[in-house]
Amino acid sequence: MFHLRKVSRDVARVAVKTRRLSSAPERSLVDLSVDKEGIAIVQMQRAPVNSLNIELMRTICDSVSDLEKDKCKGMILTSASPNIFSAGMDLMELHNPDMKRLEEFSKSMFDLVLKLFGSKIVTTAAIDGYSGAGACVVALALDYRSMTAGKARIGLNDTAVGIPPAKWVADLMTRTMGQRNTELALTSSFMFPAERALQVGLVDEVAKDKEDAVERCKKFIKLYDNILPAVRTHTKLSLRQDFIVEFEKNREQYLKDFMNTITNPAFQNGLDIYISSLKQKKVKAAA
Ligand SMILES: CC/C=C\C/C=C\CCC/C=C/CC(=O)SCCNC(=O)CCNC(=O)[C@H](O)C(C)(C)COP(=O)(O)OP(=O)(O)OC[C@H]1O[C@@H](n2cnc3c(N)ncnc32)[C@H](O)[C@@H]1OP(=O)(O)O
Repeated sequence: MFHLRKVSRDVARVAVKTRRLSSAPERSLVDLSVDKEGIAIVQMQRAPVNSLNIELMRTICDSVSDLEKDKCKGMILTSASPNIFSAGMDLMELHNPDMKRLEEFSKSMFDLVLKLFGSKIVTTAAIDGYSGAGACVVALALDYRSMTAGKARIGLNDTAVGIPPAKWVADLMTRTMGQRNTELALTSSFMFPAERALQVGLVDEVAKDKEDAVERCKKFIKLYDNILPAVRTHTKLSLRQDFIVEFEKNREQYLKDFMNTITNPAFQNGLDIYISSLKQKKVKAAA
């Protein structure tokens, strides 16, 4: 939890509105706060591992829309879970899914990626722990990433679970890491520690702990203090327009591909085994 000296009225309104958007009335899925300099912290708090279900993805998406409306300077996406930024897509959304919900899930994922990638404000992530697969995609859609050294790992491990990464996912990674590093990362499903992630350009800075990661994000956001926001946004979006246009053009196909992958019986069998192994790990640890 971050202690902020002053919260503006506008900001308080954003926070209240965002809380109402949560699907769990008793507990918000993100904690949103804005400091006196107009920098927002969007802290995911879907215990235990911030797995991305429809509601969490929508809440993040809506939070960013609110921050844009309120002309926030920038946002820092982070996590309340110790040692985990996010475990990626919620496997329960993918396991024996209801077709209607799976389609909604896919739409929420696409909406989130496009919202973050095309955001008008400066978007950053303070990654303090595991950030695999879908979580890595979310991080890649932002402008800047700082990651804590130590046990944390980041990467796209789709091929390790038998899924060829979607073209748009590979494109997103290539934009950040270049062709060669992306090819090696995606074909091997390598999960990068912070220092290696920095070498290949997957993250921008290595931090010593979460607080440091957040500070580095703030520093990055403030780099734009002397640039007119409209000019910065225009420049950013004109450089990103090719990806956005291509995504919109192929969105229906990406949706079909995603639905086909998930509903494939071989994928479901593999997922069965994978989920059991995750549960088994806990049983073994307790024994
Ligand atoms: C499928 C894609 C198809 C097409 C591609 C198109 C576009 C997609 C873009 C990118 C694709 C993304 C796909 C994904 O993101 S799939 C999810 C990948 N994530 C993982 O494989 C991570 C799995 N989890 C772990 O490795 C560990 O849990 C973790 C390192 C995160 C934490 O370890 P820790 O020891 O701290 O906790 P655990 O005891 O393992 O877990 C606690 C409980 O949380 C449950 N859990 C973990 N991960 C998930 C998850 N991703 N979804 C749902 N639930 C999860 C775990 O089972 C434990 O539950 P309980 O036993 O407490 O009930």
